[in-house]
Amino acid sequence: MSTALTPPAEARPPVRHPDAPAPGEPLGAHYAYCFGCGGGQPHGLHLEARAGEGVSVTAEFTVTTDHQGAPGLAHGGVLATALDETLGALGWMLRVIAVTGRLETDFRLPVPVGTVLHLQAEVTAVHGRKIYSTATGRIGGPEGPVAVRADALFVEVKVDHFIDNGRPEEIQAAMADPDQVRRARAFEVNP
Ligand SMILES: CCCCCCCCCC(=O)SCCNC(=O)CCNC(=O)[C@H](O)C(C)(C)COP(=O)(O)OP(=O)(O)OC[C@H]1O[C@@H](n2cnc3c(N)ncnc32)[C@H](O)[C@@H]1OP(=O)(O)O
Repeated sequence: MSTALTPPAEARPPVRHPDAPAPGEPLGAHYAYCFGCGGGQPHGLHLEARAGEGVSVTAEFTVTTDHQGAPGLAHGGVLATALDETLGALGWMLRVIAVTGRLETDFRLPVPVGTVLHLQAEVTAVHGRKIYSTATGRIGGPEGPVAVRADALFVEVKVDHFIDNGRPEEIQAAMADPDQVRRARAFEVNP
């Protein structure tokens, strides 16, 4: 693991937000057109995440023919996306909006088309705006062998990060959508 992914000595253990979804509760898509979790992306991952215990989440992703790199095998970048999306969902448990700063991925087993990838992610430490986390993707069942894993550093941002940087067409459409505004506000009310 790179030094950037090693929490400093003064980092704190993560604290589950009191209003975090209950363990087992589906988290839903944070954005309908998200390539990782949105229902509006025909070739997307359609990853479905649920709240876990503590500051953790679980998720499943079914590899389809849309996700191939080599014949009949998942593309490594798609698998990294599945890990990234699962790690991103940890924001629901902390009730902060955070974006990926660094994602370090190990590919241990090839993942065939048709596989259900069972993902699990947890926050390991927090230091200021920096959120340290780790994720695994298992095949053959939730207790199966680890095919992919990642360590990550997410950085907390405000909603303005998206408003200031996103293409205006999509930002305006998102802000006109009451469901999207509700999801964003859920994160902004943070003690
Ligand atoms: C509603 C829920 C939304 C959830 C979305 C989840 C979707 C899935 C996750 C994603 O894929 S997000 C999309 C991919 N990521 C990005 O587009 C992020 C692009 N990068 C940035 O916008 C900025 O670089 C970033 C916001 C991450 C940081 O810029 P800032 O100017 O806000 O912070 P700064 O550079 O001062 O860094 C803050 C701290 O983080 C550290 N840091 C930032 N980037 C780092 C990096 N890459 N590696 C190591 N450390 C990093 C930095 O050293 C510093 O540490 P210290 O506080 O100790 O000084």
